[in-house]
Amino acid sequence: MEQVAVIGAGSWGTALAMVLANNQHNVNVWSHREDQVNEINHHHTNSKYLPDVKLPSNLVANADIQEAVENAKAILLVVPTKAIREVCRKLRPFINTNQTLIHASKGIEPETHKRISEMIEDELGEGVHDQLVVLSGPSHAEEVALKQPTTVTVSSYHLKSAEIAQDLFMNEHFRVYTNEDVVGVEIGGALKNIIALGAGISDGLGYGDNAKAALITRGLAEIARLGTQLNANPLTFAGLTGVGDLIVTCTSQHSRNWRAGNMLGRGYVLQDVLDQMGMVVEGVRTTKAAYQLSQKLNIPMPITEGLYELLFDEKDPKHVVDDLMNRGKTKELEDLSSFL
Ligand SMILES: NC(=O)C1=CN([C@@H]2O[C@H](COP(=O)(O)OP(=O)(O)OC[C@H]3O[C@@H](n4cnc5c(N)ncnc54)[C@H](O)[C@@H]3O)[C@@H](O)[C@H]2O)C=CC1
Ligand SMILES: O=C(CO)COP(=O)(O)O
Repeated sequence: MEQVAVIGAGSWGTALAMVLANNQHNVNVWSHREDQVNEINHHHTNSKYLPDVKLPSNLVANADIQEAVENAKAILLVVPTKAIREVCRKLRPFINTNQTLIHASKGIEPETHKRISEMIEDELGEGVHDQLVVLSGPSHAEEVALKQPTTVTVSSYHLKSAEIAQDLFMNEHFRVYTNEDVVGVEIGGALKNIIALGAGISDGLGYGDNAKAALITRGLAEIARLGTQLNANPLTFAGLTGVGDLIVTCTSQHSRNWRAGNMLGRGYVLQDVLDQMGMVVEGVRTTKAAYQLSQKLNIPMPITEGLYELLFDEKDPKHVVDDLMNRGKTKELEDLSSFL
């Protein structure tokens, strides 16, 4: 039984906190919102993010970040990518070299094009390199909270840190694999959100399963193409954090990115979609970051480019699809050479 701090009380932070609490760990969830802390402590619910779910009594909330992480063996960061730096700055005075630092967020920072573990190292110092673990894979909070069978990957440069995370989270409903390809795991987890937006748009436009299968497969090809250029292991993209996460996010109505895409496909404008979602839609900022990176590194990423034009240049979704379908001829295997 360990003391674990969870930084971020949205849907994913709460669901992962439940896994830890069900494993008999003492879990302290930090939220920057007092009302949420009160609701969790007094009613054992987090109704905005996980309605109809009762939280275990060994899961408590705290609005004071120092108190939340005090004596924690591990700290789990689960806030939207755009809040990672701010939260790390708040954490910095209170962490120590014995703690395992796990993050479960999925994104890339526009402008710097940094992955989340790179942003964390920027803010907490290179000394944390071997303490860092990323948790990723096909896992919607709504199903994890109901103890439905779920598999994820924990990846670290230092296998021992990944194994600590594996031991903390693993149980009969939540199977955890270790992995040492941090770059591949973070790139797969971040970029699948772009393709999920695309899948939602396709469904919103009324296109069928053929289109979605094409998006998943060709999306995987362009994710792997970028990832391998960044020194990821190509095989990672055939695993849980690659094709596994793409399947769940492109086919599930739980998916925030799919739902946002679906509204865009049905004609809503981006700002209205984001206002209505009320939860983070990481794919929007990640599309910007991945598009910029593909331009900088000269890597063809046609789906990402189409999504970028749709989101940021207001290109009509139907025209994006037409342009993707009418690109010049190409050989499939040559395109997939990043898998060899
Ligand atoms: N929801 C899910 O099923 C999954 C989500 N993720 C990833 O986990 C991350 C978090 O996602 P969700 O929990 O779904 O988001 P959410 O929108 O449900 O919750 C975000 C939480 O972060 C807090 N927050 C926002 N800005 C903050 C700031 N500046 N300082 C402190 N707290 C702040 C919010 O108050 C809220 O509690 C994202 O990167 C997402 O891609 C990954 C796997 C599954
Ligand atoms: O990453 C996730 C599931 O693995 C959650 O993101 P979405 O809700 O957009 O699918």
